[in-house]
Amino acid sequence: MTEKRMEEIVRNAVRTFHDFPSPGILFRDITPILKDPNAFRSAIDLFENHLRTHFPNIDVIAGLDSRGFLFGPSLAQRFDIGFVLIRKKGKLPGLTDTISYSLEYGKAELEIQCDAIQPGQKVIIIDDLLATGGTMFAACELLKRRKAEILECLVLIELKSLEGAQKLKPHSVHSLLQYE
Ligand SMILES: O=P(O)(O)OC[C@H]1O[C@H](OP(=O)(O)OP(=O)(O)O)[C@H](O)[C@@H]1O
Ligand SMILES: Nc1ncnc2[nH]cnc12
Repeated sequence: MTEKRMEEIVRNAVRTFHDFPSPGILFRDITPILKDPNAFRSAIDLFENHLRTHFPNIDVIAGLDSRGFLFGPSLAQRFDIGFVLIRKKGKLPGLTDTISYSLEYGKAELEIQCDAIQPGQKVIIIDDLLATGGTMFAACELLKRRKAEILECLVLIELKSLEGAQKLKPHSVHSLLQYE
């Protein structure tokens, strides 16, 4: 199947809801992708093709709580590498490092286990969606504190008008689908 067709399948499986979770937010719902094996496989195939083309050596995929967890482990399997969790505060046992950040619709804190990453490991960060970039920026900071080498921030959807990719520079962002 062509990449263009796979993109179309993934795009057709994203639903839009007005005013969720608060007035003025146009919520992009990725749950239909997970309900449709063909759409899910297309999304993982597109991520895999992109990474194989651009990054010959990836050590770890780090996923963001919670929707990054839906895509990251399947992708990590394709490369036979590990997946690590960057979670909302208070969910991870053991020694952790914490950072606070602001969202398109609120504030939150993210955590990583201190032994999740070895210094110098090459990491791809994955999430379902990039909006303001606040969550991804916080995750980059946590990973840099662990001395990871961040290869790229990977998302299924990028909301272009919120300019999250600008905020993340010099780290690069790759998205499968872009919306204004
Ligand atoms: O670019 P930003 O403005 O930071 O927004 C993007 C983040 O917001 C959503 O997660 P949310 O915090 O709603 O949590 P969830 O995945 O647990 O639903 C989304 O899954 C991203 O993680
Ligand atoms: N507009 C949006 N749709 C879905 N998830 C989001 N996370 C932050 N903004 C979002």
